[in-house]
Amino acid sequence: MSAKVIEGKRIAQEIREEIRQETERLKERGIVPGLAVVLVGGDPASAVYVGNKEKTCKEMGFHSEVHRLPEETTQEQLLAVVADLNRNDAVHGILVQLPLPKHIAEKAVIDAIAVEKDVDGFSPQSTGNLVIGDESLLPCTPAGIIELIRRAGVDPAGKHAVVIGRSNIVGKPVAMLLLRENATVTICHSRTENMEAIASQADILVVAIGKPKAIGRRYVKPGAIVIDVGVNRLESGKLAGDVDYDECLDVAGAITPVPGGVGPMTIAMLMQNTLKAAKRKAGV
Ligand SMILES: NC(=O)C1=CN([C@@H]2O[C@H](COP(=O)(O)OP(=O)(O)OC[C@H]3O[C@@H](n4cnc5c(N)ncnc54)[C@H](OP(=O)(O)O)[C@@H]3O)[C@@H](O)[C@H]2O)C=CC1
Ligand SMILES: Nc1nc(=O)c2c([nH]1)NC[C@@H]1CN(c3ccc(C(=O)N[C@@H](CCC(=O)O)C(=O)O)cc3)C=[N+]21
Ligand SMILES: [Mg+2]
Repeated sequence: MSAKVIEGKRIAQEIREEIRQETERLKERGIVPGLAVVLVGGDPASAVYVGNKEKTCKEMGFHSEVHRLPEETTQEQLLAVVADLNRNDAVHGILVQLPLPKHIAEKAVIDAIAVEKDVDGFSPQSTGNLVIGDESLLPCTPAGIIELIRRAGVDPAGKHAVVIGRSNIVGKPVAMLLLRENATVTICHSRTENMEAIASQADILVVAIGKPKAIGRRYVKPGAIVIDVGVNRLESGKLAGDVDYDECLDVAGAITPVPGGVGPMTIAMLMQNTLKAAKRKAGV
């Protein structure tokens, strides 16, 4: 038996088309969603990601601005850019591409983004809203993961979900969203003992550790849904997930590929958050 492949790329395309159509209608009423992306320095991977976001904004019909700042930008200068964007009425969403150069404190910069424009959902206030269950812009990758699980026909309620990884941008928020969906949630990390025994109990296994193909078939319960968040560039130039896809394909019930799984959903959710922020500001 072979797992059902969860086609994130195709699902993201469907979501983008819905957003594009809604944007067309909003524009007739004078509402143009706007996203500002800030990139500091010349990291090649970040430059590619930012280029993708810009391209997708154009495709949606959004107003899009990219602020490319030099590596030696000071924290003060970056905070001034964010303050300007907070005041800019054409901008409904602000994303500061991570990682930032080492001389800049990421936390200070993320804290400075107005909560209503925090389309990444990374700020302390957005994170607090997520934990409490208040209306907020959800972090894109975790929101995309929930959408993929739903569209794979799996209801997390009552299921055992195991999340491997506890970063602030993926592991922790996806665990919170799964809890909100009434799953029973276990979070594993680099200090977890006996991880194989825990992971192999999961009905839903979410892996976000940044280690290429680290999770093999022994971690997967037969029939489980496996969500691979990892995006790792191999020396060959190819991309690999954190899950050994080929090895897990005939154990899992459903699995996301890399590329073409979670990654495209992250961008679709970013567009959705920008649209949401624009609608909220216009009161529609
Ligand atoms: N597709 C997408 O849209 C996105 C993909 N990513 C990708 O997801 C992956 C994870 O990203 P991110 O969350 O930022 O990563 P971080 O490096 O911030 O966090 C990694 C987490 O994994 C844990 N970990 C590392 N190694 C192991 C291990 N061998 N066993 C168990 N736990 C382990 C760490 O534990 P500890 O806390 O103990 O150190 C940590 O909590 C990366 O490949 C990244 O590129 C990230 C964001 C978006
Ligand atoms: N402020 C901020 N917000 C982020 O959301 C953010 C960030 N910084 N820094 C980096 C990580 C990483 N991330 C990805 C998004 C899409 C793909 C994606 O679309 N991947 C494609 C492949 C792309 C390729 O070919 O390289 C796929 O998996 O199919 C990957 C990774 C967002 N991040
Ligand atoms: Mg990180």
